[in-house]
Amino acid sequence: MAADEQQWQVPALVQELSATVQEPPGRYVQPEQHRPDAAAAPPASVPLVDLGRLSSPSPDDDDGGGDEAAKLRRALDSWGLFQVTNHGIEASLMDQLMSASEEFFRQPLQVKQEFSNLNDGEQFRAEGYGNDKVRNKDQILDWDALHEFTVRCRTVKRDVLRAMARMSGLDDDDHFINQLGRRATVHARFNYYPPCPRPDLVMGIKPHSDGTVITVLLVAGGADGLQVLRDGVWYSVPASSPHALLINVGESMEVMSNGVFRSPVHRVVTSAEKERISLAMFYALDPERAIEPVAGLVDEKRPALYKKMKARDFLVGLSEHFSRGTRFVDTLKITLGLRSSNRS
Ligand SMILES: O=C(O)CCC(=O)C(=O)O
Ligand SMILES: [Fe+2]
Repeated sequence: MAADEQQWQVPALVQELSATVQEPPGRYVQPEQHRPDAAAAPPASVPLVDLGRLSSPSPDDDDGGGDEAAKLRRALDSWGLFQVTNHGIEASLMDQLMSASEEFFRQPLQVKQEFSNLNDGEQFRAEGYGNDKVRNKDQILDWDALHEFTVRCRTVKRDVLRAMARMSGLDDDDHFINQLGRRATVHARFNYYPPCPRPDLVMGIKPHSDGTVITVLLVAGGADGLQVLRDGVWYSVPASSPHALLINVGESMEVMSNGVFRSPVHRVVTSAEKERISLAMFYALDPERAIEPVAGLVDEKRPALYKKMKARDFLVGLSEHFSRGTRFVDTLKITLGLRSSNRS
């Protein structure tokens, strides 16, 4: 690859730019129709679910588990995301993680570059400090920097996936968990959004939906900035308590649940004054397994709505769609009209 060809693929790091520029460079500026109008986004009424009660309602707790399950259902039907409290992860552990992340991002560039996500300054790899992969010259860049490593919050994932299996009427609570396979993956990604002098022009993270089964998000200080799209309108997800976790459905779950759960399109807008640090835990299937609607959710009345695909190939499709800001899962949809004409 010629040197001038590589230049657009390896943009300057946003964190460094933010310290030096008054106006974001042209490559970060969204076209007019995509610019965020943060003030115009009404708040999303994202329910807060008590995970302890959801997972183990006590017999004398009349509206306990049932009530939490109803909240979860409402959240998933309307938003595709919800917040959980009483999740069993110590606040001190969360604070520790967020401080470590803050400390990391405050290090001099040289130190962070030792963990670069570029090999020899050019070839992109999934792990490390830097920007997202840039796939084409015209791609509008996101105002964030990332560092990736893994941490686990398995119990939360397990309890949520069990509740979702129960809710969708599957007879085995572990049905979704078993679909993940023995080599299921979890990636942790720290997102850092420095303050931006022109939040009206740039995007922290462009609109996308996650490819995961579920994503668990921890936001330092419960800062705001996250927005979710519903019926063509952007809603801001209210800043939560710093120790609540935000969980969203991913596209793999949308396929596995045969569309019972939808993966929401979301984005992050920046602020002129405040930085934002978040940790996203991406739970995905064993790359060798197939992602397909689970047998218990497919029948005559509700035939499979999505094509089957190997998890590994799904990931490839996803990353292409991420940079374009479109949902990969929409390309897997089987339209009923086509199905009957295929049969005839
Ligand atoms: O930083 C956030 O709040 C959201 C991050 C996100 O959507 C992602 O990393 O996929
Ligand atoms: Fe996301």
